[in-house]
Amino acid sequence: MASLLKQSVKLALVQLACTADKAHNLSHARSKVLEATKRGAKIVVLPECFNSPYGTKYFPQYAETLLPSPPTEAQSPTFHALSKLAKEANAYIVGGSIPELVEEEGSKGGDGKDGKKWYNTNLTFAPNGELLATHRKVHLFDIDIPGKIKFKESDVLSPGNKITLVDIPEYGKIAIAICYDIRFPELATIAARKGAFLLLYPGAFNMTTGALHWELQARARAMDNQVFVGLCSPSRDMEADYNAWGHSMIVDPNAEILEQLDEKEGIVVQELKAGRIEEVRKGIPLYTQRRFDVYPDVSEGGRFKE
Ligand SMILES: O=C(O)CCC(=O)C(=O)O
Repeated sequence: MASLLKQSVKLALVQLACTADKAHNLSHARSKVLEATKRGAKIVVLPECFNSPYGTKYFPQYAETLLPSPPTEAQSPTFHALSKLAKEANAYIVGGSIPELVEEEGSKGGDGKDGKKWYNTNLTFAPNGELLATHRKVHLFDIDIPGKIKFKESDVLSPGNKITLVDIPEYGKIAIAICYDIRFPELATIAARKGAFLLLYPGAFNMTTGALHWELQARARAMDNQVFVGLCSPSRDMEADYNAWGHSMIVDPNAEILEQLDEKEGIVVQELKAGRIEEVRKGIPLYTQRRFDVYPDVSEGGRFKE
C-alpha cells in the first residue's frame, strides 16, 4: 500500500511568545522559524494570532487585508514577511493565523460594521515563497463557562466556510484548521478520509479548557483518524489579557504524544515517519471496518437515513 506520507519529514511547531508589538512578533517569528529549520524541519507551524495579542478588541486593530492576492506590503506586512521567510528558510510555513479584514464596498450591513468583515485567517506558504492556501477559522470560539471564561469571537469575526486541504507534492496532503475547529470531529474526519496524513491546528486554548481538553482533543483526532496531529499555541503570558495554555504538541497516528512543551516559549521538532500511518491502520484496521451501510460517510456528503 502506498504511504499517505510519501517520505519522512521533520515537522516543527514554534510556541512563540506573542506580544502587542507586531513588528517584533514578525522578526521574532523569523528567528524562531530559522532555528527550527536549522534543526531540519521542512514544515514549520506558527501559533494562532501570532502577530497580535488574542482578543476581540485586538482583531480590528491588528487586521490586515489579504485580498486581492497578493496584497501590497502596506496591506499585509505579515503576508510578505511569511513569504520571504519561507524562501529564506526553504521550508513550508503554516503561518498560524492573523486577523484579516475584508471591506465590501458600498455594503452597510446594518450591523454597525460598515461593510467590514474580520476573519481569523491562516496563510500557508511554499518554500518558493508562493501562497499555497488560506484557511479562515470555520467554527468561532463562542463559549461561556460561568466563573471561568466567557469569549465571543462572533462579536467581531465572521466564520470561514471551507475545509482546507493542502497538497504538498513531496510529502502528501495536510489539513489546516484553527483552534476551536478541533472540537468538530467531522472536519478532521473528512480531511483524513480525503487523504490527509497530518492535521494541523494553530490554536490558543486557555487555562480552563486547556487543562481539560487540549491534549484530549489532539489525541482524539489522531486516534479517530489514525493520522499525525500538531497543535501549536503561543507561549503563556500571565501579564496579557488572555492567558494561552501553551503545551504545543505532536501526536502520532496511534494517539501517542511524540513531544509536548510546557507553557514557556519553545520549539517542538519531530520526524513524522513514512509508513507509520499504514502500520497503525494495519494493527487496528478501522479503515476497512467502517459500516457505511449503517451510517453515512461524511466525507462523501452522505445523509443519515432512519
Ligand atoms: O476550544 C477551546 O476551548 C478554546 C478555543 C480557542 O481558544 C480558540 O478557538 O481560539
